[in-house]
Amino acid sequence: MSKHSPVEFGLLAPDIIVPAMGQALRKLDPRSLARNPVIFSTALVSLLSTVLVVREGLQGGPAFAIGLQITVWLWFTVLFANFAEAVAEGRGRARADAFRATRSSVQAKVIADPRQRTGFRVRDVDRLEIGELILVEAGDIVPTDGEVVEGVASVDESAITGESAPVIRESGGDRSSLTGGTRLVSDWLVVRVSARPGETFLDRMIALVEGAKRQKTPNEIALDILLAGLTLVFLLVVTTLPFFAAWSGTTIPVVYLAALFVTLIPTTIGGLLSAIGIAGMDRLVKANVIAKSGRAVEAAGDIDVLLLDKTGTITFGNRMADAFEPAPGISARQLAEAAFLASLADDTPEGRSIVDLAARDFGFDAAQAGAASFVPFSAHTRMSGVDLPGGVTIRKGASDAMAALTGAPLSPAVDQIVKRIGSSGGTPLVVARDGRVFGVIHLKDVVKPAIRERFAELRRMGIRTVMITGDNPLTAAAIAAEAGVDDFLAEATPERKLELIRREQAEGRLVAMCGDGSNDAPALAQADVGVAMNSGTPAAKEAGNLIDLDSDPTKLIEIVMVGKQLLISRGALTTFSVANDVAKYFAILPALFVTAYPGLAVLDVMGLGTPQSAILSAIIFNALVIVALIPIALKGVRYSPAPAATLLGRNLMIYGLGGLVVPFIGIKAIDLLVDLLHLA
Ligand SMILES: Nc1ncnc2c1ncn2[C@@H]1O[C@H](COP(=O)(O)OP(=O)(O)OP(=O)(O)O)[C@@H](O)[C@H]1O
Ligand SMILES: [K+]
Ligand SMILES: [Mg+2]
Repeated sequence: MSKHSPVEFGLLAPDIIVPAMGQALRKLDPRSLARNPVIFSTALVSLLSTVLVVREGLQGGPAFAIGLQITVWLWFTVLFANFAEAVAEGRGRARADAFRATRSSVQAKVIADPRQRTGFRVRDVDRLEIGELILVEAGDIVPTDGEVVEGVASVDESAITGESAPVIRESGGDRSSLTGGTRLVSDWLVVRVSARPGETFLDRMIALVEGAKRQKTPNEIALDILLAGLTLVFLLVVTTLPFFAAWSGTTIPVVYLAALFVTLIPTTIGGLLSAIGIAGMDRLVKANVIAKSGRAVEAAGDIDVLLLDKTGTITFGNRMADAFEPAPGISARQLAEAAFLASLADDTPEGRSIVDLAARDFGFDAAQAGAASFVPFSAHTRMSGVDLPGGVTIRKGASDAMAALTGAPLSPAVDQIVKRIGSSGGTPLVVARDGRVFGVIHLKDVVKPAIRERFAELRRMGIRTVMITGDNPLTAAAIAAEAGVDDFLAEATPERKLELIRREQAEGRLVAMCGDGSNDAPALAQADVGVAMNSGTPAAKEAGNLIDLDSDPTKLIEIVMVGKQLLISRGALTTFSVANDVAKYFAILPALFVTAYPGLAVLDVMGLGTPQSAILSAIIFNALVIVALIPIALKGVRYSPAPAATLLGRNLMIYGLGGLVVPFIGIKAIDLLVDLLHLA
């Protein structure tokens, strides 16, 4: 089995950088700038200063040269911010192109009746409608998303997941979803179309990685408001300066004030904010996880509890009938026959495996079965069965559900079988014919390897893991112990799962949920972070806000890491940016006023050349720092599992203190250079 990430890009590859430069110019469009209050203000100020400089030039004024330089650097500030966003988006765009290349199928084989598979008509994919049946055969690219209604086939999903080993797709159960763009390796499937043209999983994935539908998260909006507030404060500070100057008998040119304003407002974080968010989503895509919203990524960084479904999530999920264990006075053959009849129309993998086992061990033949009315399995009743023409009823299901049905507790002998199977981690299905318990079917499943260590890692991150299952408490306890989860909930119906999530949330915890079945869908939707397995049903994938293409429940560790890194990176760069602005205030103001108030010389620790060179150096530093921090914004601040307080302390030291010191050094260095080159 080989595994590769669909597309890899270097952090600053030319394929990304060059188009991003063009994008940076295109993003000068006011509609695009308006999304970012700080950079929008910077652009307005740049425009004002451009007008003033042109006027100064026409009048042949002496301040033209310095004004022009300042104006150019003001525009650079805007362009660098646009560039940061464009670089972040560029990586997604390249990935989207790779996905687009896999969408090669343009026609579908439409059929009217699943039994007449040869009578298909070929139709353009973009004219398919939801609910129509299509035939997909070995070698075909799956034309659109759908649910398998008939057949079993192996499917190559590498175009989407990067995983080259084929997976099984079959009707019924939790492995019935088929994704457009994948390829059938063997056999055939009849598929019910589940997506409108242009709204398939692949289409949505392209839109997501491209950032076309990116919306600001509540955290980003809150930070935007804070930054806009700071911008307003500095606007007041700067507009009152001329009065102080006039009072002391000097004047400050408007272009200087414009430059001062831009150096003081939080342009660094303002310019990098959206790049940080996009880069976070991009890191998830690299981990083979598709995030439907940035909000889910952020919430993942703060998760307290992780709920996991058992079958298919912690275990492989191909629960197979392994043995028939009859009740006293019943022969194995009688039990097998009842189980066989009750499962003939049971389309779940469990049902099919029961039919296979009975046919193999006792030679029952499906063709001999007469007309009957079937009761399909449901997660609510946790049973299924059949009503035969002569009035005979057969049911099979979870032991507690069956005891409730027969209206009496299970006999000690049957109860013992149920307990033995449960304690071994197997699933016991009790079979009853006309209210009499015939015995138990032993379903076996296997816990996924290496899952224990992964849960231990989650525990180190402070996350509690809880397994929830429709299975009985004994089976649940056995599997929980084997997998190493912290806690479990057994005999859970979809309602009880939902209730558990609501209770955790009511106690103030952020809940993540991993699941794959249709019965998990309500819980996936209710959870703060709902991770649907790509192998799961369309309903589960629709309900989750994250989809793991590898269908690996322990992927949540990576998801949490990416979320935490996103939050920490944003916090660190915000701290740096604001500390910078405060430092710049003290770095520049003395230089500006030192001629008017010689007393300020004490504060003028930097000894900058002239007011002109001070302001020019400051605006150059201010623009360059955005570019310098692009790699950190894209790669994220390093995260290692540690208590939040330790991380906060460390980052305050590095980014807070660093943010205070760096401008003094940077502006002084640029000032020396400006002086050397006689720029101001
Ligand atoms: N085809 C079936 N017919 C009758 N009963 C079934 C069938 N499949 C499962 N059951 C019973 O119903 C219970 C619930 O099954 P379901 O698949 O809904 O579980 P779940 O809630 O998804 O949790 P898990 O996936 O961990 O089992 C099972 O534990 C089993 O006892
Ligand atoms: K600034
Ligand atoms: Mg399940």
